[in-house]
Amino acid sequence: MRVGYGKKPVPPRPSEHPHLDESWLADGWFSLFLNWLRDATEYVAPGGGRIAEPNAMVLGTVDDRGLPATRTVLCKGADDRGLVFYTNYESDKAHHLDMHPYASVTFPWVLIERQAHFRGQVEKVSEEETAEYWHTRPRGSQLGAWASHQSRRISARGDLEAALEAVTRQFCDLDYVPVPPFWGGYRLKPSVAEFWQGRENRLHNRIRCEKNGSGWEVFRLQP
Ligand SMILES: Cc1cc2nc3c(=O)[nH]c(=O)nc-3n(C[C@H](O)[C@H](O)[C@H](O)COP(=O)(O)O)c2cc1C
Ligand code: PXP
Repeated sequence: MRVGYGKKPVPPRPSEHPHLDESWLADGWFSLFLNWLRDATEYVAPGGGRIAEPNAMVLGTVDDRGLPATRTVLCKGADDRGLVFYTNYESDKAHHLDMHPYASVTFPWVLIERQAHFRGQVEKVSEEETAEYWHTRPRGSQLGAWASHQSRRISARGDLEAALEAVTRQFCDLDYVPVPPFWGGYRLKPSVAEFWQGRENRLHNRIRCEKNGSGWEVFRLQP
């Protein structure tokens, strides 16, 4: 199958916004990231379309053979320390991070012709931070996390549903489902951040910043 040129978005084109400039990253990645995440969250296309899951980011890790793996996770926390996501600490990605605690994440905001990309060291968040987030999750998602041994094989869908029924019974007398010991957050602490903005003729804007001691080195890359 040939993957060709899609339909162009109708006006107003986000690519008519001012050129991405090095000065926007003078203080590091965080404030521009927040602005772009907000733009992605609030954007409504002329036909009414929105960006589904604007906080979705593609997480890249490497396995013990050095083979890369990517999958989507939701960014559930962001501050100048880094970007937080939650997952199963016994999943494939967690095993990758145990062996090699570095990762990349990419936010592909295609509808607004922007992309933000980060690379850096990853560490687990504190149990308190995990618990605080866990208790905001719907009970169904909490039970689902208990029921799923993420990334392990299962022979039939029915086994998964039976596991959900079992944990539903197990916790039916509790007002609050406890945090599973095998579940929690990770924080990716960017040492490299790159912002991409689509432009005519594929002459896109790319500005990268790299941690340099306590500051950031900022530079433009060819598209
Ligand atoms: C939009 C979207 C959001 C997702 N968010 C998460 C998430 O926040 N945490 C998570 O563990 N899995 C999430 N998943 C599922 C992962 O992509 C992945 O299938 C799962 O974490 C297992 O990955 P692993 O086997 O590489 O560890 C999401 C999937 C999609 C499509
Ligand atoms: C397995 C899994 N864990 C965690 C999440 C994070 O989102 P939430 O905490 O809102 O369920 C997702 C989102 O799709 C998910 O699929």
